[in-house]
Amino acid sequence: MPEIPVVDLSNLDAHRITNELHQAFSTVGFVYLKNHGIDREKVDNVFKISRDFFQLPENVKQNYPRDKEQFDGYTGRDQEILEDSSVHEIREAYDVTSPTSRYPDDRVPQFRSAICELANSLRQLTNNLLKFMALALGKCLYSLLRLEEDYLCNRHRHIFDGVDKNGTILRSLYYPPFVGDVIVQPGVVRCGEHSDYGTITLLLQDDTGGLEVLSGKEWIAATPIAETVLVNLGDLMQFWTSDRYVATVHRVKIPEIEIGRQSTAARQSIAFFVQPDNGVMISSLMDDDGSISQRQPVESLSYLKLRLSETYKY
Ligand SMILES: O=C(O)CCC(=O)C(=O)O
Ligand SMILES: [Fe+2]
Repeated sequence: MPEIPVVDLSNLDAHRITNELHQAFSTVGFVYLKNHGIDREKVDNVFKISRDFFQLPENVKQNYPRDKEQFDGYTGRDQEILEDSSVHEIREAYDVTSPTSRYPDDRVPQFRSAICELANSLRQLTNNLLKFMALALGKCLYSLLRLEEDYLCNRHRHIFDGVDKNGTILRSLYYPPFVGDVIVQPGVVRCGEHSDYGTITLLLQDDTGGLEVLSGKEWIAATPIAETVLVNLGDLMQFWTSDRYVATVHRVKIPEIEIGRQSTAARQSIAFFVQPDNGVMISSLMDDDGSISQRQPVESLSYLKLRLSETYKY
């Protein structure tokens, strides 16, 4: 059974880390990071304050509807469907793209500062990862295209500076509990099968479980491991690397043991969907035979808009 590897960032041995990341991204496409430097308190704080928001009545939450142009605000159940065959996707989310995005300040005043503190740490970790990834890619490409350490960082200078500059989204996710004798029908999921859209996603999950990753034809559980960040690649990165790295399909199911119980746990997670700066043209670095790719380049923001427009049901 393939497994999602754990990479330890405590001693920054570039050689070891690049090799381990390279191995993970070119096979299962997911990796856990431990000793990543993100303060647990900041994460727990966002979980707690997000709960304060998600537990508000639906009509209150709907006062902050997600804005299609700004990519910020609240998305309710079934408003975003990731898998065509889903009957329901029982998930709520609040998205922001910068410290000045729309936040529910009047209802949950600490939401903004809690998210911004965490976003800062996530941005730092992302920059470190992008350096390792550029080194890792440099190793597997032909020497002509050897990438300098800053190749990816230079194309991600404005992470969390807002959609005018960069489409990175921090999303707080809430999968509500199923209460009473709700019978979960086939086709009802928490999050339908999909791959992410951008460069990489950093995911912080609580201990509820349910996230699964497609490896070949098998679904493997991305079991929560305390104090880790789970990282996966998005489609843009797969394209950028000419499919050397994979944007693996994943989903969130309602854990079997929860079905039929009187009340089930809610699940919470925080996703940081990292996107290159607006205007960055992404070209496949190289085709398999070593020639420059013939695939048409794509522009970062247009690509993101296209993908988002395909999933929202309004
Ligand atoms: O909640 C999770 O664990 C994963 C969510 C996810 O894959 C997504 O929002 O893209
Ligand atoms: Fe995802």
